[in-house]
Amino acid sequence: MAVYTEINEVDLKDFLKAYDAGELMSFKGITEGVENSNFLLHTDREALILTLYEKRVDEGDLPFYLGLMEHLAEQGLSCPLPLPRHDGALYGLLCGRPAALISFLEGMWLRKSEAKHCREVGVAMAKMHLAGQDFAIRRENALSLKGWVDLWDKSAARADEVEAGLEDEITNELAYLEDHWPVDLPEGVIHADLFPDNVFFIGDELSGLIDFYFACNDFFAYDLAICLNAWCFEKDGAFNVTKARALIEGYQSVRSLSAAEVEALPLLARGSALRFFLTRLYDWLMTPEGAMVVKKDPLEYLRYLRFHRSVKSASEYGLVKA
Ligand SMILES: Nc1ncnc2c1ncn2[C@@H]1O[C@H](COP(=O)(O)OP(=O)(O)OP(=O)(O)O)[C@@H](O)[C@H]1O
Ligand SMILES: N[C@@H](CCO)C(=O)O
Repeated sequence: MAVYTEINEVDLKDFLKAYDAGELMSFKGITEGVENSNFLLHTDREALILTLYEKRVDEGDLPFYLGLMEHLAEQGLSCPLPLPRHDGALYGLLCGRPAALISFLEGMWLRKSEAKHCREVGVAMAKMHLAGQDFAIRRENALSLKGWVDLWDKSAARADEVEAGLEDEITNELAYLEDHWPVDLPEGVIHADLFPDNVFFIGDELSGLIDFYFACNDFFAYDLAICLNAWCFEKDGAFNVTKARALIEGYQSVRSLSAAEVEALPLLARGSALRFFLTRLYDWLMTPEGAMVVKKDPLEYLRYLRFHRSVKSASEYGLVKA
C-alpha cells in the first residue's frame, strides 16, 4: 500500500482551514500507488484526493506538477485540478510533508486492456503533448541518462543478487544508450509514467489521466516508448503488436511522428525499459523487509529491455512505414 505518512483528523481539519473545501465528513488512506501517500476525502461539498508528497518528489518541483495539471485542465484535457488555498498557493504542509488537495476524477483503471483502449491512450497522450506546448515552466527529466547512471551506481554492486550476470549486462546497456541516445527529437512536456493505473476509463471510454509526478520536458516519442512497455506486453511476456499498432495509430491521429521519431522508437523503448528496471531494482534492493509497500518486479522490465534490444526497426511495433 502507499500510505507512508499517517494523518489524524485534528491535523487534517487544521490543514483544510486554508482551503474553501467545505467541512470534512470522512477520510481514508488509498492503498494503491507506490510513490506518494494518498487519501480520499469527503467534505459536505465534494470528494477530493489529498496527496502527501514522499521521497521521490522534490518540493521545488511541485509548482511544475500542480501548475501543469491546472494548465492541461484549462486546455480541456481531463485530469485532476489542484485546489488553490485562500492565499493562492497550490500546496501546503501536513504532518511535515508538502501536501495538495486535488479534484476527484471519476473512472477506474483497467486491469485488463485491449487494443481499443491502447488507441484511446495514444490519442490522450498526443492531446496532452499538444496541450502542454505553451506551459511556461520547464522541468528536466531527472530520470533520463544521468539519473539512470546515478541509480545504477547505487545498485550495481548488488545486482547479481537479483539475477546472475546483471551487473555486466546493465553496465554494457547503459554504455550503449549513453553513446546512442538521440539529441534532437521533437520535445515538450511528457507524462513519463502513463501506466494503466494512471489512466481512468468509464466503460471503454477514457475519462482522464492522473499522477503527473514524473512529468517533465523530454522527447515526445520517449513518452510513447514508455507506453509501448507499459501497455503492450501480455502477462506471459509476449509483445502484443496489435496493441502497439493501435497505440501508435491513436497517437498519430492527433500528432504525426516524424521519420526521425519513428526510427528512434526501438532505442527509446530500450531506454524506457531500463528506466523502470532501474527504479524497480533500486526499490527492490533498498526497501526494508516489512515496509508497507508492494515492491514491483524489476525483472519484468529486464525482459522488455531484452525484447527491444532484438528489435531491428519500428515496423516490429506495427508501424506500416518505418
Ligand atoms: N484525482 C484522482 N481521482 C480519483 N482517484 C485518484 C486521483 N488521484 C489518485 N487517485 C487514486 O489514488 C491511487 C494512487 O494515486 P497515484 O497513482 O497518483 O499514486 P502514486 O503513489 O503516485 O502511484 P504510482 O506512481 O505508483 O502510480 C490511484 O490508483 C487512484 O485510485
Ligand atoms: N509506474 C512505475 C511505478 C510508479 O512510478 C512502475 O511500474 O515501475
